[in-house]
Amino acid sequence: MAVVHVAVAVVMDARQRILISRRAGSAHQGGLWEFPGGKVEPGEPVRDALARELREELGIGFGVAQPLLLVPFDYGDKAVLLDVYQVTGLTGEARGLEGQPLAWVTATELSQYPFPAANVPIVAALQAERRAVS
Ligand SMILES: Nc1nc2c([nH]c(=O)n2[C@H]2C[C@H](O)[C@@H](COP(=O)(O)OP(=O)(O)OP(=O)(O)O)O2)c(=O)[nH]1
Ligand SMILES: [Mg+2]
Repeated sequence: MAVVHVAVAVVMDARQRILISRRAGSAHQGGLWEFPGGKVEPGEPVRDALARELREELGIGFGVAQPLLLVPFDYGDKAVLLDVYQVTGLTGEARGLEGQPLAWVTATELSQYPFPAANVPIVAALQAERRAVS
């Protein structure tokens, strides 16, 4: 099965809050929360994909995108490679331009939201990072 390369953004504001959104019920892994992002197009640099997805889904831009981790995951019906970046230096006000609910949460609060199985190591990394700085 072809692996789908996905650019995923951990969008963080100046107060260290993280932006999450809820996937449409009809989508793959629908109804669960996610970090904004989407499929990388053939030949597209990952940072360009991040910029495109954040503009399309949220209407925001960013100054810095720092690689955080890579998560390969096989759902059985679909295999993905999540290419996760931490995104800061935000410009604009995030809105759910595709009708998706948004929430700004702390790393600790991420545990209260249901995420797809592939997101487990991402949440763990953010909570470990949080403990390290606090
Ligand atoms: N964006 C995002 N996708 C995730 C996360 N976790 C996870 O398993 N995925 C999976 C679900 C999907 O199979 C795939 C991303 O696809 P997507 O639906 O966001 O792609 P896209 O924005 O390009 O949307 P579309 O063209 O399919 O409408 O990665 C996550 O935290 N964020
Ligand atoms: Mg998407």
